[in-house]
Amino acid sequence: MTAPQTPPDRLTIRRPDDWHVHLRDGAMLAAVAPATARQFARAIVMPNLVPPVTDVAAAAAYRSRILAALPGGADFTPLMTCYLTDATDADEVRRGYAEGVFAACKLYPAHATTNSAHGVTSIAHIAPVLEAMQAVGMPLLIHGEVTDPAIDIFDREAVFVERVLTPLLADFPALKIVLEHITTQEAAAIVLANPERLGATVTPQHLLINRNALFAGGLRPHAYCLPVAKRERHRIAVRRAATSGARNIFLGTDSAPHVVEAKQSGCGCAGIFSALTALELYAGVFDEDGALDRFEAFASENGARFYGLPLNAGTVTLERGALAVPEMLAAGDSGVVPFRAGETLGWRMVG
Ligand SMILES: NC(=O)N[C@@H](CC(=O)O)C(=O)O
Ligand SMILES: [Zn+2]
Ligand SMILES: [Zn+2]
Repeated sequence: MTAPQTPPDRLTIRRPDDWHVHLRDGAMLAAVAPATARQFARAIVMPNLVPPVTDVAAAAAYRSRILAALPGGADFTPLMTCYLTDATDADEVRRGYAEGVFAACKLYPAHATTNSAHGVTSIAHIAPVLEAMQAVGMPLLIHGEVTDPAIDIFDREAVFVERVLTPLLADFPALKIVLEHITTQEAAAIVLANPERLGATVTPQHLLINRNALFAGGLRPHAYCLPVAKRERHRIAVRRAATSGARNIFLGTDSAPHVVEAKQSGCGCAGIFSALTALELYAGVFDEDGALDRFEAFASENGARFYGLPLNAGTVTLERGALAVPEMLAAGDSGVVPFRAGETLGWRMVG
């Protein structure tokens, strides 16, 4: 047996990508996009705007607005996604992918999450689109929760895996699928069992909190996102999978900013804003689990390989040391409260 190695105090890795982020639009886009562009070389940008990004022209226009919101000299590539509806046209999807506008399509079950009212009501409606995607190797990104109100909210992901994802894998045997923001042991298990064509993103919050965080001393809107945090045993299963070195599991923050008034409300919006300190949050998790040697694959290699995209050039460096998370980021006339606001993290990005 070799002696355990002392964990490093400084870590230089290939530039990472964020495979799931909400950059929003307008004043919020201007407020949050620089944070993502500072940490990541590329990001998969979610299309759940109002109205949603459902065609090539809308995605190209949104991409231009994102680039215009970045500071001069930023080296960042937004990868655009197409919001699937029951009416999505397979030819439009094919064209968007061929023209390099769409990197993937996003499946929101109708009413499953923020701005998903125009989502898909049944997989049968999008079968021709899925056939087209399968033929060209275009990934399908899924918010994996059933919307049946009879299903307990904490069970909606596990039931989705059983009722929707399992038949989908069988019916489209060559379709590349990413199960986004996994939160359960059931999701982790199916991802680990299908390493070739099923991938998963994991958020910082689902590695760090369980459902107790929603009720710690009172109702905590800034710990609320969808899929909602689960029991501790699920957090541990997801964390084991993410730090295991599995090549089909990768970084996707699901950073989802909402102005503070929309979170701290009688009906608070779902979404956790983590873009300011995303890499530091993940590095802390891998460090705690003695898995820093697997961090680069999770952050900078697995996603690109799964999507069939080149790895980034260049590096980023993280250092052990105190990083204070701000209480608030200004956004237009309001502000966004970051995940772990006011707390101190143990790693910081230094270059
Ligand atoms: N994750 C969330 O809680 N919210 C996301 C939507 C999503 O990713 O489901 C949002 O757009 O606010
Ligand atoms: Zn989602
Ligand atoms: Zn999301």
